[in-house]
Amino acid sequence: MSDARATIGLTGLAVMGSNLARNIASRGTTIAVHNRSTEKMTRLLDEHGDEAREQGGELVGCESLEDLVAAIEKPRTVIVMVKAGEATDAVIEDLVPLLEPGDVVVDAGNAHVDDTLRRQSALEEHDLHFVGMGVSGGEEGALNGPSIMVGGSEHAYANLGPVVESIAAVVDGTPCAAHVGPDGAGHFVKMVHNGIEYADMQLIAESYDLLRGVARLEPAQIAEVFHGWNEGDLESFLIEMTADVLSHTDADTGQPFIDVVADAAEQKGTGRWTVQIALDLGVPVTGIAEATFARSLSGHTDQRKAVRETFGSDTHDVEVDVEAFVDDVASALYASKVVAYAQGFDQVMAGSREHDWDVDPGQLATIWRGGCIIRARFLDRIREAYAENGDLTSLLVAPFFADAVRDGLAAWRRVVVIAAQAGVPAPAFASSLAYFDALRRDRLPAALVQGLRDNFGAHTYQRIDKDGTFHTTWAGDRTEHEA
Ligand SMILES: NC(=O)C1=CN([C@@H]2O[C@H](COP(=O)(O)OP(=O)(O)OC[C@H]3O[C@@H](n4cnc5c(N)ncnc54)[C@H](OP(=O)(O)O)[C@@H]3O)[C@@H](O)[C@H]2O)C=CC1
Ligand SMILES: O=C(CO)[C@H](O)[C@H](O)COP(=O)(O)O
Repeated sequence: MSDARATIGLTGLAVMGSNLARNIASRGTTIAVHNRSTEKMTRLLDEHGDEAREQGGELVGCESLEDLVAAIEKPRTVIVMVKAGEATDAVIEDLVPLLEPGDVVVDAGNAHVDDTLRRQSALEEHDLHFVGMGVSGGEEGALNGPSIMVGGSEHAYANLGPVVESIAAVVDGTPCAAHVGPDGAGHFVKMVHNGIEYADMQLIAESYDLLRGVARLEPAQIAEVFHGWNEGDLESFLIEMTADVLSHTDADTGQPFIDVVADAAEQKGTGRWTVQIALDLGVPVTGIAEATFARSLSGHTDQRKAVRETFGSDTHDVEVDVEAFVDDVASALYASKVVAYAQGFDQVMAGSREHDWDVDPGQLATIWRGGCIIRARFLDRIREAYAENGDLTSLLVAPFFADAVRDGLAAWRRVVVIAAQAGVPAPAFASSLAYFDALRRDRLPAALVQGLRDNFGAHTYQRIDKDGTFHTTWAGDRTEHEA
């Protein structure tokens, strides 16, 4: 091990950690690096040690956590970037006895907010600071500038802030990194970011499926459509990447890549956590839920086979003007995307109220404009919407988005109808439209649900014309009593 003194340390040198370490070193910082299996550490030093030195920084290789801790200047900041869940707990458990009061442990992986709160409390007992830090951007972002959502104390951010702001993406001169709130706030907003990412990807996937299944376009043609969309209001990292994936040809078979990939989408957990927590908070994140369930459904190959064999897999021809249909799908995608982001921001604010975090939605939109997976032109519109009105009830009513939804509404309905007629599943499009229609409906059938609950279980109801809680004696004389 070199005897250089590092200003920061990082353990966990898989895709994210190794690139984040290179990014930190590229700013002229000396960073101590460690991985459970030493091979990843030595490979990083072999392949990028010189590059770090040329950039004025240094990667200090450490074979053990003891070496890592010894290499860092006090008070120490140690970034943990390992597999989410038990692995993170295992690393923290090994680190704690090696650290001293005042040191800072930064969990830069994805984490469930309950784990972050638990870890923070545990570390507090050792007079250690804990920072739950969401990092988004994948491999490329971690290296060249991710979006970074920091949760934890002001004190911890005072030391960490300059480092993360120096390595983050920059949009209009503003770093895409911020202290979003105390304790679990950083990991919570990163989780919701991923939930929105799920919804965004599902909407894109449904758009592709409709263009293929209804308009009968080939993948390369659909790639061109996405390429065109990326020049307009839909411009985003995921739309750009969709064009890339759809235009790719499989080297082995000469087939479009999309046709040789197994159609069962996996998930590491952040979408599921988002939906589970939304249920607890009572926030209807229907787009994120549909996206998460769509991944689950795709994996039920046995049920898919059984139903396909029973009913056949034909779609029904629906005659469309291809150019007009492409435009309709773009409008439906935009409007559904407004719903997905509206729901995500609702959840962020509900979590913030629940935990007293005081998250600023405008700041969040600002740091999601660059570096992260959901980066998009769209995010700048959201930033503007919150700058105009920090107390927005829903993004749907921000003037810019309200106009966009109004303009796209007829197309949105046409796309959902055509999807149903053709037999092409579009759960995220359909549920986003239903969410929008439910919010704007004068009277909801929830009144009937209340009547039924009172009838079978005496669960009571409220009336629209007088205060109080009531019950009707359904099995008796049907008189109403105040409960
Ligand atoms: N991949 C991505 O695009 C993104 C990932 N994240 C999050 O960042 C973190 C790292 O992600 P990624 O780089 O993909 O790596 P992985 O999630 O694949 O995790 C692999 C790393 O975890 C280490 N590890 C696993 N189990 C243990 C253990 N019990 N003790 C010590 N180390 C262990 C591995 O060490 P070893 O090499 O020895 O096996 C390796 O360094 C995760 O929390 C992930 O959720 C966040 C944003 C984007
Ligand atoms: O955090 C991320 C991006 O922001 C990771 O890429 C995340 O693991 C993706 O989630 P999943 O594997 O469930 O699709």
